Amino acid sequence: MFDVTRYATAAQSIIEAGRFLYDRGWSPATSSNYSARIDADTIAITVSGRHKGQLGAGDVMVVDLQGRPVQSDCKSSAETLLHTVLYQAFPGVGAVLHTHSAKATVLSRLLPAGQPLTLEGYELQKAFAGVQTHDAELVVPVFDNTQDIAALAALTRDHFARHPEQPGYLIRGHGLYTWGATMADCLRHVEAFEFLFECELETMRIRG
Ligand SMILES: CSC[C@@H](O)[C@@H](O)C(=O)COP(=O)(O)O
Ligand SMILES: [Zn+2]
Repeated sequence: MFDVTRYATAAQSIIEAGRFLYDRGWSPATSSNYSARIDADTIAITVSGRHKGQLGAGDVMVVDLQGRPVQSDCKSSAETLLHTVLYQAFPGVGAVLHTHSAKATVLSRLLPAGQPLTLEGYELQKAFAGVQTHDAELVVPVFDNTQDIAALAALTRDHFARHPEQPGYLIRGHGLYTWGATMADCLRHVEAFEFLFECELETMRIRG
């Protein structure tokens, strides 16, 4: 059984994250899903199909780390398994955010198939937990989009078991997943990715 106070704190962090991310234009038209850890076995996560700029208490529910609802008749995010594999893989992860910005969507479609996005030389890379210098190479894998979320979840689980240092990934033509120890860390990672995606797109535009 989860602790109700811990659930309320997690749900509030998700509601506030939704307002911020929707206002920035990174979670349009009911897209995106968000979660926050309650304890070792359960997470709070958005109910499927809800408007992320107008989340209330009834738009967040609890699932276990296999993605099964806990004390709820609601349907959790269609992409719940993409969240739970991260909490299973990384006991230190406290929040996971998935966004659908135009820049993440366009950039992921411009990258050659089979190649990750490699970010290097940007001072802002230091916004990611554990990164100390612009000289570090930040590799962001790009997975092909699919409606088979269980299959994609298995791919991401295998990938991040081998590359635990990578702080996020893109799904081609779809969006970004990133995570952090706290919701504040995770939000900082979304902002950092968005800045870096803009820089990459602008560089491509200028170079032609
Ligand atoms: C509105 S289309 C976006 C969805 O297909 C999906 O990718 C998404 O991010 C939101 O799904 P949800 O089930 O509400 O968590
Ligand atoms: Zn999505």
